[in-house]
Amino acid sequence: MNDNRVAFIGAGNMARCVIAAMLKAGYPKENIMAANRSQPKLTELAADFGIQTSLSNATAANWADVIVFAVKPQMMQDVCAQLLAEAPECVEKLLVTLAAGLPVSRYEEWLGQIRLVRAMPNTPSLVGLGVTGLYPSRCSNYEKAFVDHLFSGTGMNVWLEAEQQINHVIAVTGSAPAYFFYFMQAMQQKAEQLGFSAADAKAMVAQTALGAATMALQSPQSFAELRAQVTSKGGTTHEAVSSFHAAGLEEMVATAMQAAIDRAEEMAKHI
Ligand SMILES: NC(=O)C1=CN([C@@H]2O[C@H](COP(=O)(O)OP(=O)(O)OC[C@H]3O[C@@H](n4cnc5c(N)ncnc54)[C@H](O)[C@@H]3O)[C@@H](O)[C@H]2O)C=CC1
Ligand SMILES: O=C(O)[C@@H]1CCC=N1
Repeated sequence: MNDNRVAFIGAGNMARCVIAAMLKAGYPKENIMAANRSQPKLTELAADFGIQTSLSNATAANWADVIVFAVKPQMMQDVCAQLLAEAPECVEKLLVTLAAGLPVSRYEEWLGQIRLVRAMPNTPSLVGLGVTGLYPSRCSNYEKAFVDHLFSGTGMNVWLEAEQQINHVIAVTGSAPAYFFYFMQAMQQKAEQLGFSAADAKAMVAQTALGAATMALQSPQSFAELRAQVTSKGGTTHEAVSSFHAAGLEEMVATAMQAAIDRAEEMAKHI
């Protein structure tokens, strides 16, 4: 499976995360190429990972067996039009898109009938601790197995039965690293107000988050049960958690996750 040549169109944050994950999982760097419309990110990827690069999307697409679209959703129509004109054989290849919001039907308007997998990884894929949602359209079993292999290094793959679930994956995992970073940022701010240095505060908060997530993954207990173990009767944790509860934390989280889903649905209508 490592023989397939994989080209990334767009060499930004997400391409870097997925390429790092592929390399960690043993994918040969000779079989990975990234294309970008400007040079600096290509230079960084070549220096960091030793992969091939090109300023031409068509060159990368023609070289590849599998093409991964990793540009912003707003750029996708232009990229598809350009590839159709300059690398028309791309429509015969297996295509993968990382873009939020754009349904398969939109790509088919632009490229005709294609074999496409919508993939929704998240940034912790960079360190092999990500989650990737995958939705296939018109793909063979071999192609699904290949895409599963491609993303295996990101951490955990979740195959979806219905395309709409991609938007749910965005809310639960795709956008979610930002929720945790926001929470940790707020904790760091308070820790600094209490007198800890910025470096100590960041490390203390991140280590606690890592410890909590590791315990949750290793334990069969629910989040509520794990929380109960920290919460002594009449103690400090009870006061802190009651304060979150009184401020409406659960409703706030549900509303925020729904806002991510609503935005993905809106993007589908307007791009
Ligand atoms: N950042 C994230 O956490 C996630 C992003 N995604 C999706 O991944 C895609 C890429 O997002 P990011 O990597 O965050 O964006 P980014 O802005 O970091 O990267 C996009 C890259 O595409 C390049 N580009 C723009 N137009 C181009 C063109 N016509 N030809 C070639 N290259 C072009 C840009 O120069 C940039 O380097 C988006 O569609 C996004 O919805 C999906 C999951 C998570
Ligand atoms: O914010 C976004 O639209 C992308 C999709 C999921 C994470 N980042």
